Amino acid sequence: MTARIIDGNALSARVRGEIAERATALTARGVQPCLAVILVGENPASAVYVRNKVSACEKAGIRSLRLDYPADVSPEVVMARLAELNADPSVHGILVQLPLPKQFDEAAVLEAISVTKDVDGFHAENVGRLSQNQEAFLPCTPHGVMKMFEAEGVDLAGVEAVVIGRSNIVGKPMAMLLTNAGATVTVCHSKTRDLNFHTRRADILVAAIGKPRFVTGDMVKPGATVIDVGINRLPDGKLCGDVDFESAKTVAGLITPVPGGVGPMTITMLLENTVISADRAARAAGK
Ligand SMILES: NC(=O)C1=CN([C@@H]2O[C@H](COP(=O)(O)OP(=O)(O)OC[C@H]3O[C@@H](n4cnc5c(N)ncnc54)[C@H](OP(=O)(O)O)[C@@H]3O)[C@@H](O)[C@H]2O)C=CC1
Ligand SMILES: Nc1nc(=O)c2c([nH]1)NC[C@@H]1CN(c3ccc(C(=O)N[C@@H](CCC(=O)O)C(=O)O)cc3)C=[N+]21
Repeated sequence: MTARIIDGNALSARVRGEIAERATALTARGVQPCLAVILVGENPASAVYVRNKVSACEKAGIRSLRLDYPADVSPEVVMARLAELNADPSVHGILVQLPLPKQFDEAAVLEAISVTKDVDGFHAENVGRLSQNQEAFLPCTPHGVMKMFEAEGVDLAGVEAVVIGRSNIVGKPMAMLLTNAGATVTVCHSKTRDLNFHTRRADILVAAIGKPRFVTGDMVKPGATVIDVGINRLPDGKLCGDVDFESAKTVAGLITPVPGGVGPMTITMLLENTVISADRAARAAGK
């Protein structure tokens, strides 16, 4: 058996087309959606992601402001800039690229972003709202995964879902969204005893670990849906996921590739959140 592959690029292109139409309509109403992206330091991977986000904005008719700071910038400078962006009515979304250099208190920076412009969905208030199944900006990566389930007709009610990883940006919100959708969710991490016992029971297996090709075919239940969130750069410069695609695809029923899987969907959901925020701002301004 070989798994059907979920094409994140194709789904992204479709959704981004709809987002571009909404952005055009908002611009015609006098409110062009605008995303501000803050990058601190010269981490080459972060620089690539930020470039991708800015170019995706342009293509969708969303204005972007790119704000770059040296790695040794004082946190007060960034905090002051955040306050300005919060107060600027022409800015609808604010993203601070993570990770930040060690002089920063990441949680404090995320709290300093206005809840209404928190298009990453990382602010404690948005996290709290998500945990209560209330309307909120949803974190882009797990939201993108949910869009993939929807597009592929994956039924979530009552299924056994296993998430490997418990980070604030991927694992935990992924588990929350799956729980809200009616799955029975197990969250695994580095302290989990007998990881394979859990993964082999999973109808849906989400890998968000940060270890190249960690999940192998023998860990997958036959016919399962396998979602690979991992982005790892190998010494030869190639990208690979947290799943060993070659062995997993012979066991799984449905699987995402890396690249071309979850990554593009993350950016798509960021664009969508920015357009939603701009639409709210336009309505509030009576436009
Ligand atoms: N496609 C996309 O859009 C995105 C991709 N990513 C990628 O996803 C991956 C995960 O990112 P992120 O969540 O930020 O990473 P973190 O490093 O914050 O979290 C990794 C998680 O994996 C767990 N883990 C580590 N080793 C093992 C192990 N041997 N067995 C079981 N669990 C383990 C950790 O456990 P513990 O908590 O105990 O340490 C932790 O919970 C990375 O490759 C990252 O680059 C991230 C964001 C977006
Ligand atoms: N505040 C914040 N928000 C984030 O959303 C955020 C972050 N910080 N820090 C880092 C992670 C990582 N992340 C990715 C987004 C897109 C791709 C992506 O588009 N990947 C392409 C490949 C890109 C390439 O070729 O390098 C793909 O998988 O096909 C990957 C990774 C967002 N993150």
